[in-house]
Amino acid sequence: MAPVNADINVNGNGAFILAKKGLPEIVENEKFTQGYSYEILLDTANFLLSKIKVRPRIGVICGSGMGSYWKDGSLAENIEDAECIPYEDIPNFPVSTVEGHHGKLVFGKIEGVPVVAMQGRFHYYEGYPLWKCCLPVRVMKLLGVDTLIATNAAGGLNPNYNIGDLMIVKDHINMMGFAGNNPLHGPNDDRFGPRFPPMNKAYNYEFRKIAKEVAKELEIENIVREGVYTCLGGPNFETVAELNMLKMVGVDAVGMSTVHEVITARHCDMNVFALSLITNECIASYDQSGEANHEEVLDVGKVRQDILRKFVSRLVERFTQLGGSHEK
Ligand SMILES: O=P(O)(O)O[C@@H]1C[C@H](O)[C@@H](CO)O1
Ligand code: HPA
Repeated sequence: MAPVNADINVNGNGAFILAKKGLPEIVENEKFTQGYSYEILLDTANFLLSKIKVRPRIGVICGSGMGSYWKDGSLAENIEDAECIPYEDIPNFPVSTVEGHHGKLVFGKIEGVPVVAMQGRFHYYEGYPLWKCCLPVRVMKLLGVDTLIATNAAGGLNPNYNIGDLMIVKDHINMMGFAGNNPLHGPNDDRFGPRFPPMNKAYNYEFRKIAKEVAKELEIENIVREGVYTCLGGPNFETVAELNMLKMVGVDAVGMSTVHEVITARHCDMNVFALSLITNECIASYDQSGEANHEEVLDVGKVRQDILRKFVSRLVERFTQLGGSHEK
């Protein structure tokens, strides 16, 4: 029987073949392969350093649909002297394949602070092993970035959450790690970080405190929450039973990213702040109608782009003022 929804061609022998269209070229098939060496990533960092004027201190990862706030009429206007480098031009970089992820590094300044933003991240479900999803975090570190702000779109599992809320991530549950899939799997290079990095202070306490103060200053405290995030591999959204299990173990928001990026960033001693935009309600009951979908996720990102821009810009400024003396 022919597969559904595939472009089918018939070859000379009359056999069916599936047409390849627009798939990323996946070099590694073994998901647990150790990533590129320190030296290879140095080449990537040196390439970038040869192209850009700023030396970024803060790295921002834009979640699904949230990268649009780096486009016209949005945060890009706040980035002075923006220099954009498409992923396909960067040696050893993967490419973005998901709608709402533009596939560019944007270098520049926000509130006078040198930054680099990933306008598009890499997800496990795209076919990239976790270490490759996180490769840009290590490159950021080599560029001199000491603080990571990771944003994501997530489903709200906590019944008190509303669509459009912003959740400061207090902690995560590494569900994929429970299954033995971890971005640090494989030989450890001590130049990045230790073999056994602690994770009990993954999300910087001072940053979370500042974010709550900033929420008050911007008068958005009524939509700002704090909670626990988990990442599942995707690309399917969750079943009702899965969501109920996650609820029981204390998860507030569910997504498909961020956890492995944060582990990689903490491994190389970066300070981390993460923010989830609640783009949909997780449907955790068989009686409830509706279905999660990516279009809704992207739409909520657009609706919240102004608030995200103001919030993230203020955080960049305030995190930098904090200096390096605080506890990580
Ligand atoms: O890149 P993030 O984690 O923000 O994207 C979420 C998870 C999936 O990629 C997508 C589902 O709509 O949004
Ligand atoms: O409900 C969700 N589940 C997983 N990932 C998501 N990303 C946005 N919304 C969701």
